[in-house]
Amino acid sequence: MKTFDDLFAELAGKAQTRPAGSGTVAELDAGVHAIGKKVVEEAAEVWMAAEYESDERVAEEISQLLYHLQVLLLARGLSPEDVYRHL
Ligand SMILES: N=c1c2ncn([C@@H]3O[C@H](COP(=O)(O)OP(=O)(O)OP(=O)(O)O)[C@@H](O)[C@H]3O)c2ncn1[C@@H]1O[C@H](COP(=O)(O)O)[C@@H](O)[C@H]1O
Repeated sequence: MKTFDDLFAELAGKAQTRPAGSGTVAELDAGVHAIGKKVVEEAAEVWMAAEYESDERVAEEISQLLYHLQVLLLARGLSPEDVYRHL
């Protein structure tokens, strides 16, 4: 099972090697403004799922929010450690 740190390592690798067809590369190229909009969109989907959908759907939406937050970290040159220091 993939963890938060596993996913971040995978995305950091994609940001460096820029493989064709990577949604992460496309999102990074779109920039912080576009990534921020995805974060807000996914956060709203988490909220709606939590109010009206199954536990499985809530977990799925949270995974998507975490993904977009990781892309935002990469776009800003940050790492999970920069976040963990604040937890
Ligand atoms: N975990 C994710 C992940 N979660 C969410 N997403 C993206 O976020 C979107 C969110 O889904 P929605 O249902 O909200 O999508 P939507 O509104 O229909 O999507 P869009 O039209 O906005 O793309 C998905 O379409 C994906 O583009 C993800 N994209 C990639 N990953 C993982 O990231 C890794 C690298 O992916 P690539 O860079 O694409 O190779 C792989 O392990 C992937 O599994």
